[in-house]
Amino acid sequence: MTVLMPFIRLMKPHLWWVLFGSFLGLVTLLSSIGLLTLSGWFISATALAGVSVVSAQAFNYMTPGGGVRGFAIARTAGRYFERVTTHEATFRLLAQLRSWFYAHLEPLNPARLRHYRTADLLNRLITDINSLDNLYLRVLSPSLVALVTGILVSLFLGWVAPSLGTLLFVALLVSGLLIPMLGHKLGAVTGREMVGYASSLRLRTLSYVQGMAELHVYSALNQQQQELQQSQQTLLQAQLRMSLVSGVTAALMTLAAGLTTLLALMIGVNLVTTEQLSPAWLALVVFCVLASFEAVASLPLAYQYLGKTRAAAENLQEITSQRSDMLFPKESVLVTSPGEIQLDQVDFAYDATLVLQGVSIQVNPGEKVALVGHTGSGKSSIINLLSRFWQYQQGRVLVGGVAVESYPEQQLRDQMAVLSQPVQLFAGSIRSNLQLADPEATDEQMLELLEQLGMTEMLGDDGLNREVGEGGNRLSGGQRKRLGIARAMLKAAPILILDEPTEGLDIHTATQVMNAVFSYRPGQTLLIITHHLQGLDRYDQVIRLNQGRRLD
Ligand SMILES: Nc1ncnc2c1ncn2[C@@H]1O[C@H](COP(=O)(O)OP(=O)(O)OP(=O)(O)O)[C@@H](O)[C@H]1O
Repeated sequence: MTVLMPFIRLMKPHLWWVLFGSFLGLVTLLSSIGLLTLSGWFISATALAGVSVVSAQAFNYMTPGGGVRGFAIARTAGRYFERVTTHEATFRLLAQLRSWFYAHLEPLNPARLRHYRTADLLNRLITDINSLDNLYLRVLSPSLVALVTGILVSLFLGWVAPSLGTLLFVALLVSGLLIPMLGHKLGAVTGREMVGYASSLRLRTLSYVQGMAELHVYSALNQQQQELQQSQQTLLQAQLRMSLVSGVTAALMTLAAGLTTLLALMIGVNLVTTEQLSPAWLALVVFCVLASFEAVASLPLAYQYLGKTRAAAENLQEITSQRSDMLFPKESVLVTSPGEIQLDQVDFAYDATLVLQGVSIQVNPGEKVALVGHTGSGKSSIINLLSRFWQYQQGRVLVGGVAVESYPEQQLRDQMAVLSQPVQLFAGSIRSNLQLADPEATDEQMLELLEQLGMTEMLGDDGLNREVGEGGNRLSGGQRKRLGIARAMLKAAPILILDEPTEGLDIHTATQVMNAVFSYRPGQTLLIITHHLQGLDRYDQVIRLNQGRRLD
């Protein structure tokens, strides 16, 4: 249960919704039991009253008839409002859980999350969180309702006859505890496995759909389909095992209800024979006992899936228990030299091998600097350090004259606009993608910038409303790149860092783009990572990296 405790604590802000839902559940269940119990009594009492004309005339049909109708209405209305309330409570809880999980996830990016696949994180964010509705909707609330109902109905039967009350209480306690425990025990391993199987099926399906074009090209569709089918088969077999367990527990519950009813009937008959109970009350007792089992009937299934819920909770906790290595101070700093970049004898390794060794760089405010070097020489890693996505091991990294570790996150982000590799575009319009950098940017500003980058033609009839598709898949590679550059340029930051802005562009377009980059904000510091060695003379400084070391 300890693994579920943090999730139970998260219920606090919605406790009233949860309690109100449970209260309505209690009203519904009591109405349902009341309906059967009163009907049982009413039918037998009416039959007995009809034995003689006098008793038939004296019998009051109206009050119990009204009671039956009242219980029926309360049960129907109660069920409706209980469903509305508990679902509302669950959706509120799930929404809160999702924000809570995302708030923990986001600061871990990218250093701590590099071992996780995106689809896996998505699976945790959606499916594992959804699995927790079992905890609120099917375990906690029904257990509470079953407990209160069991006590109230046993007290009522105890008032009719103490032996019947004791029988019902013991029977409900035993079946409400033992059968769900059995369900939990039998379903724990399979339920836990199901989380893994379902997740692997989803991951496979996702990569299958994403890579369908490649799979076609390499004629590897068949093999992938077989793997998918295998994954699906494994999940189906686990579901079948779970269904068998639910069948067994449901049968046991029916058996327990039947046996208890039989015992109650035997005790009742004895009480009637010894004239301690009126014959009309015998049917009441039987129906009351039978109906009371509705309180515990749903528990075995809920507890059977508790293993699954726990596995989902563990998946979430694996992420939320991690702390980001990047702690950003809250106090803002005085930026003494906006636009300045300094690396002083920096050593950096992602894992064991050093990627940067004793690298020193000095970029003065407003300078235009090219960073060149072979593939894998550590150029993009420098951006990672300036953005504080990763922590270096030795030396100092300063932006605007202040160590990057001293900045609150937002203030550091305000110092620079970055185009990283690959460009990440979001499904939506060109406008919405650009406005990520500057929500206040006007259409005129955006259109003027796109014109400078030679992108006016691609706007077509829709203009800035043109949809870019998922990840920008409705644009060409060069258009995606230029839209990324435009987004970085739109942000009014003292420093603009572009990682290979002209990669994949033809010479004419590349020249046009670089002219725009150089002229758009004249006072801005430019740090351009490039493999193109032509045109380096326009830069104030060219920094060369080779295998993590600075040349010259
Ligand atoms: N997230 C990461 N985890 C582990 N190693 C990484 C990671 N990112 C880069 N590396 C490694 O660090 C080294 C430097 O990579 P980096 O991306 O900085 O090179 P680069 O000069 O920008 O290369 P390119 O010109 O190809 O973009 C490479 O050996 C690379 O494999």
